[in-house]
Amino acid sequence: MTQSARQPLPAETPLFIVLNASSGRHEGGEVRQTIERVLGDAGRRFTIFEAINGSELPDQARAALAQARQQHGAVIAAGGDGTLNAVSNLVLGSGVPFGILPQGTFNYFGRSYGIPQDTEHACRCLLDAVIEPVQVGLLNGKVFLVNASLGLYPTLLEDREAWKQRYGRSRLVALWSALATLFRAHRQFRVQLETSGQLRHLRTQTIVVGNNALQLEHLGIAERDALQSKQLVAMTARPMGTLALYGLVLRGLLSRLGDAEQVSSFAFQRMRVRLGKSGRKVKVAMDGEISWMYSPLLFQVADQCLPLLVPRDESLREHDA
Ligand SMILES: Nc1ncnc2c1ncn2[C@@H]1O[C@H](COP(=O)(O)OP(=O)(O)OP(=O)(O)O)[C@@H](O)[C@H]1O
Repeated sequence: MTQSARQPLPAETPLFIVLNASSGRHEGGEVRQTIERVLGDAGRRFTIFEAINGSELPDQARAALAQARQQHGAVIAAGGDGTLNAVSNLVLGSGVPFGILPQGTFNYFGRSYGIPQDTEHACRCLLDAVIEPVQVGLLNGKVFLVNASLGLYPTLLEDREAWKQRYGRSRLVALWSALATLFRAHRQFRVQLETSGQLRHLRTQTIVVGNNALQLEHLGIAERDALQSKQLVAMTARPMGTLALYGLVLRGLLSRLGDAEQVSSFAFQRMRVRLGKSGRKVKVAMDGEISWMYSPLLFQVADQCLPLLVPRDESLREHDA
């Protein structure tokens, strides 16, 4: 999108901030204090809706959105990609601008739009923001910002959550937990994929659908440019044993997953995935949060864009290394 197409957020717009105190490595109190200091010093009107944990998120997000609607404000989500997902699910389609203060381990969503991972810098960016409409994906009508998946990948995330609680939340811990998960045997699915009237049948351990250029670039998936033309990118792999899975992790770390002969990736706008009989329950993950859905699974680009607040000043954008 060109600079001129972006609308500035008026400086008097009140900010309604949904803070997940259980996100990230920082103490929730520390993040809250930083927000209060930076926005308070700038004289900006704001209200914080604090969720002590994930289960309080939907109620806090609903309250923030109701006030933002009444007072022509913006809703800001402060948390990891899971928190941003929960809040954006409510905000999408409401016409209310959506800002973020990233607090997670990977923060792919914020990083791909140049939003700083440091809370103080990210708050300053909210004070001088423009609205950039960004694409989001839907899985059976639920938003995903970064990716949605089924099979082995949700299992990886579930195990990572357990490791995180035991050993902390660094990216290295994420890698070790992935290697430990892949050491176990994994079940295969027979799936039928339907895209633009075309049917493919395959056997696979996982399907991942990506909506984030930075993550696809890090993995080395060539179709990432398709995100620019209102498409999502599907990645699947032939069933394989532990050694081959370790090889894939290594390729992923070297940004060469797309070169692996077992991996296939393709872009699409709408894809229906059937697993066995209609109505079969399937474990899925969206932006790192696990839930259950029923087959068939419909992945598609949302008709509406999310009005994301990004730094107006190019020099305030954090460029990813
Ligand atoms: N939509 C949601 N519903 C219920 N719980 C959620 C939801 N989103 C996040 N949570 C929970 O809130 C906590 C924080 O999640 P979040 O993704 O915001 O940060 P994080 O886990 O620190 O980030 P990362 O996944 O990058 O490490 C987790 O326990 C998560 O399971």
